[in-house]
Amino acid sequence: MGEAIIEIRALSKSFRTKDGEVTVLRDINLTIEKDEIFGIIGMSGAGKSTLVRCINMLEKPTHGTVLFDGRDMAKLSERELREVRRSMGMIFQQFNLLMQRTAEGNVCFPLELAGMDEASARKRAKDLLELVGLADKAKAYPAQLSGGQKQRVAIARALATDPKVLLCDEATSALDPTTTTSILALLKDINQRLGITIVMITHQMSVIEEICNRVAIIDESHIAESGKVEDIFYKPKTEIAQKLVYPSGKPTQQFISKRCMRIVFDGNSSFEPVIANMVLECKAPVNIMYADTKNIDGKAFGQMVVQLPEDEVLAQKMFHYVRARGLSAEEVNGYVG
Ligand SMILES: Nc1ncnc2c1ncn2[C@@H]1O[C@H](COP(=O)(O)OP(=O)(O)OP(=O)(O)O)[C@@H](O)[C@H]1O
Repeated sequence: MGEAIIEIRALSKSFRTKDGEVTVLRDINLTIEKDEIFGIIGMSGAGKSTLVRCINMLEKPTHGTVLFDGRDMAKLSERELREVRRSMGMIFQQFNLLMQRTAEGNVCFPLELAGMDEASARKRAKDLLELVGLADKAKAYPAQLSGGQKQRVAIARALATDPKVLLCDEATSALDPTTTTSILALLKDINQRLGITIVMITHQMSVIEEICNRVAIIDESHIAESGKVEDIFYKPKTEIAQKLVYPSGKPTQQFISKRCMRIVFDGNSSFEPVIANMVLECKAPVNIMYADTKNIDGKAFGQMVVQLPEDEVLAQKMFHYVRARGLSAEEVNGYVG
């Protein structure tokens, strides 16, 4: 276990509404380590944004504690809290840029608030815009920038105060897939080059798979499952984890039940035509219900769901064939593609 930067202990949050009290977070326990990229995933309304707002104390937890770098956030004075918040950069789905300021002006903004003189702030903004690949857009206004470029400005702004942690709340949810990939690559680079811990809040498992080391799944106000991303990807235990990991939703019995095998390719096997060879070896056809595999440097990554033959002996032979190739295979019942 590495050194902790954020520790959340027995945290609960309730809101008083006109219909009574609603509990949005229940007994949350999490440790986020220095230098890691930690994902928090859940469906809409699960409580993710509230959790981020409790981490930086924009919302006061009803119970429990948040330690940042060993300091209890609830015990800080207003001045100390402002200081600690500067060590937690934030980026949002909607970028939250000041529209009447240029890219450079946006990055300078937190530095002005921190009392830095104009020349030094501009110099720092220039360096940061270069870091995020936007050196040539310093004088552009947000309206003249694409979504991905706006998010790069927001990242540069979040880095301005030299944060230890970057909290990213659905940072790629408003972006197309190609732009998402480039922003995720930038965040990974920032994590590795600057040693900044990143917390990714998202509803997309693909974002978690792409850059996170560990993940916590929030469901109905509590943490349903947490651990290393690869462990959860191979063997999701809870129903919510399966719903997030399995292609096109959780297995369901509502439709014609199909007995299927889910195969996970983790990069440890070569990209041989496993299914074709299995069919040849077992002398029985299978239906490929879903496939999302990538060939990276001759290694296979991704997952596939195939419908198994009714014959039990044949089905077992197929499991054996796949596992003998070092691949993870589990049975998924009632998969509906
Ligand atoms: N100030 C508030 N008062 C009352 N209820 C609130 C308040 N803030 C959030 N909630 C409720 O808490 C629940 C969780 O909201 P939250 O925004 O944290 O979820 P989320 O997982 O981030 O979802 P989304 O991805 O849709 O933003 C929701 O049901 C929401 O209506």
